Amino acid sequence: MQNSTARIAILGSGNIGVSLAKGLVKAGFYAPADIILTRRNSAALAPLAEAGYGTSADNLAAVREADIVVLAVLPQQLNKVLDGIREGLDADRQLLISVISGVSCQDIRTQTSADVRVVRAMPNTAIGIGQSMTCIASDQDREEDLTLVEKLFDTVGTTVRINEELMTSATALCACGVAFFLRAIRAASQGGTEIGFHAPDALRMAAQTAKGAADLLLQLASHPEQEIDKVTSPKGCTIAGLNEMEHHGFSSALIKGIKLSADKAGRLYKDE
Ligand SMILES: NC(=O)C1=CN([C@@H]2O[C@H](COP(=O)(O)OP(=O)(O)OC[C@H]3O[C@@H](n4cnc5c(N)ncnc54)[C@H](O)[C@@H]3O)[C@@H](O)[C@H]2O)C=CC1
Ligand SMILES: O=C(O)[C@@H]1CCC=N1
Repeated sequence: MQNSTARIAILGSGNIGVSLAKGLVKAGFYAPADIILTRRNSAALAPLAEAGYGTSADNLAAVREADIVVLAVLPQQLNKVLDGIREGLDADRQLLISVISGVSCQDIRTQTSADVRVVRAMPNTAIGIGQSMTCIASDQDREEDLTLVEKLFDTVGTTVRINEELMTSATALCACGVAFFLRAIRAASQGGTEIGFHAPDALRMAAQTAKGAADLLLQLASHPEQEIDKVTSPKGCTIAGLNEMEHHGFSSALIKGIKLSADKAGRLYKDE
């Protein structure tokens, strides 16, 4: 299943840019040669160049060769990148996809030109293994562009279309969310070690347990409390542990952390 029509340039090949590239290749959607990766220090991309990807430090040249341009630099690096590529953008031919938190489609047009086509996508790092939850939004009602972005990100996980105003919330829940759940798994494994398991075993057991819990919800379309009720035997050890966690603010900590992350995501570009 190879997409032979559109060449893609990923400007800013750090954690998420490289994960996206690898995910698209792993899904068979692109060959490495159809992806141009840029980074200021392109020597850092040498292993990817060896694997067949196009690599460069020249954003403008990459844009001129591409039909799809993915913006994957940090919010505070974006304006410089847009200043450098503005003259290479061609709205008739190209679609810009921004994965940058806190930057609106309008912000990008303000820095480039009013006719630029922009769709935002908020993936997470599980994109590298085809398991991303990617939220997609645009303030332009171009069904063709949205469908193309969905198709691209559906190959590396699951997508959902949302209103652009909810993109900062999506960042907190889904993109930052990977770190939140990983910390929860790490903490569970540390608990496991305290009660007798070697650390690597405890981590594997905690991770598989978390995966099973998530799949109960996804595969059965079930609600967490419905599944929790099945685990908590009366006077049992689960409800004892769960209530102790709640006394220490387990749910509250997650809710407050997600709210703070969403607030921060909304200010990343403006406060740069
Ligand atoms: N890390 C994550 O899980 C997610 C990140 N994002 C967004 O993706 C963007 C990138 O985040 P990360 O990958 O974590 O950051 P990163 O710092 O790992 O990657 C940014 C890359 O851009 C490169 N870069 C900087 N200036 C450049 C320029 N002028 N030309 C070309 N390359 C340049 C840097 O060398 C670096 O490799 C951010 O805007 C972030 O909000 C979105 C979803 C998830
Ligand atoms: O921490 C950050 O700002 C980025 C955005 C979402 C995930 N990482």
